Amino acid sequence: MNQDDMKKAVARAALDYLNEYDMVIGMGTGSTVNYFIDLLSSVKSRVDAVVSSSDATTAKLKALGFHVKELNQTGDILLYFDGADECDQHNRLIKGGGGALTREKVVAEAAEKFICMIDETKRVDLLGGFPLAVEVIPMARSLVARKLVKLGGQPVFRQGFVTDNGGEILDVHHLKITDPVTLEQEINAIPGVISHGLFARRGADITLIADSSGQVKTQT
Ligand SMILES: O=C[C@H](O)[C@H](O)[C@H](O)COP(=O)(O)O
Repeated sequence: MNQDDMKKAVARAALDYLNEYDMVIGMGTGSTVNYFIDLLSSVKSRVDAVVSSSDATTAKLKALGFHVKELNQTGDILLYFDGADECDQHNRLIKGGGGALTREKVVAEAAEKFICMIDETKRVDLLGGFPLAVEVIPMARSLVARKLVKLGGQPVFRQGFVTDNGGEILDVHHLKITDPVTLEQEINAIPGVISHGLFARRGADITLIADSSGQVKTQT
């Protein structure tokens, strides 16, 4: 089974968590989420409305006839579904490969339960192999980059990419993330940082992990 098939398998398994009708749910961004949204069409009556984490996800949801609501209209939500770029044994995550991390973090924070969908290639013992995306306001980019070097990383400007919030992204390579909660706070504290893709304080509650035989394991 290739990686795309594993993404489809884990998306299928995540559907089991939609076990009520007329639910208001949160939706992440990325290829795994796109498979999940396609499958969600078959159980539409269980979904009253969706809070989206990106313009791309909103467009896909609307094209399939889902009702998309602003988080300001819904208050807290029950479930949030999203993929990730890396996940450790404590369900702490690196996200943001697609640049949607800030809104993803906001919607995840509003959810009672965050259900993360990954394939086994993304399950790691130590976070940081995948570059950590840090979203910055454009005028602060160089300042933030220098601070990230002091934290031990090698930031690379994601040229030509602008986030849904008008921010820019620094992809930080070679971070040894031995204390994810502390590093999350340290990066949050740099002036000019909008948000970043380390989800440590609020990681996933349940991570579903598909392996190459199509089996899906649950990590809580
Ligand atoms: O900004 C992108 C998101 O954090 C995605 O959840 C993450 O990059 C995983 O994406 P995919 O499901 O495409 O591998």
